[in-house]
Amino acid sequence: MTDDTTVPFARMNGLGNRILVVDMRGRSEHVTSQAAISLANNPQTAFDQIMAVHDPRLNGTDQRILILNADGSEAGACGNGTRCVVSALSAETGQSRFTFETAAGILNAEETDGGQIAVDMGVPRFGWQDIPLSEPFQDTRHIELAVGPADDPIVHSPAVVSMGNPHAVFFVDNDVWSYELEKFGPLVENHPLFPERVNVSLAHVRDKQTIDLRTWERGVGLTEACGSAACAAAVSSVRRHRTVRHVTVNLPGGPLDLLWRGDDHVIMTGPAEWEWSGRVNPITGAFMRDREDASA
Ligand SMILES: N[C@H](CCC[C@H](N)C(=O)O)C(=O)O
Repeated sequence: MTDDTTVPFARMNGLGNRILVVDMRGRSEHVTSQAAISLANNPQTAFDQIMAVHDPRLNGTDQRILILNADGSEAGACGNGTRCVVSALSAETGQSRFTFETAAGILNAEETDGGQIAVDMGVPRFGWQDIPLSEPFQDTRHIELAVGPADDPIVHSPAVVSMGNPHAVFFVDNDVWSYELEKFGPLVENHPLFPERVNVSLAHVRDKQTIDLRTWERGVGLTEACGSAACAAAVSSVRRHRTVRHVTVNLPGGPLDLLWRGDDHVIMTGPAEWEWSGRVNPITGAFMRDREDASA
């Protein structure tokens, strides 16, 4: 499968967020949703996001990244996947700083000396049309939405924010693992208030510098980690005066360092891990692992 119907890809993860980095440089076609769904359904390649790396279109950018969720839908942003792309490209080129064009705008990222990767996730947007919501809300720090019985809701009044993709963050008093997020995540994801659906998170503020977070991702489901949700939780908790602007966000897959800088940009720092590589047909999703690690 080294003919020109296939392209190289790597299976990677960012804190357990399962990522396929697909090398579409030099190609004019796109990874199809059919290919994405077929790869998502195969246990070997099951992923949360595909990061398709294309040639740049804009001056001053190194690559253009298109993102697909496991259900074949497009995502505007993916923090963990962006770290994986940086790690893959820097292993190939030795370059440590990158500028990417994404649906969420231009993102800068760099590999730090300690092997961690810092991504500038851009400026969060809080207007109800930006998220988007289907009804006007002036104060998006708490919107009127409750899950469960009206007199005793399980969770309620999420903060909403766009990190280039839509997020609803419910701040909870109890351990994030004590909630059945898999039951109500899909209901909130598909609630009519969110015309483009939404990523749904539970955030528990431990102290001024620490947040525990679990996320039900739009178009995917429960994941080990969601970088853009970590950004959403960090900025929402600053807006609610619960934490300082530099926090650790503990995800099921491990911790991320989040800094909401004075210029409003959100900087997310964490690891990326390479698992194995192969070649994939971006139209059909047929794939083959490289021989040297096929036995791994
Ligand atoms: N896992 C990603 C986010 C994917 C978001 C996606 N589920 C959507 O917005 O549709 C992250 O690390 O930021």
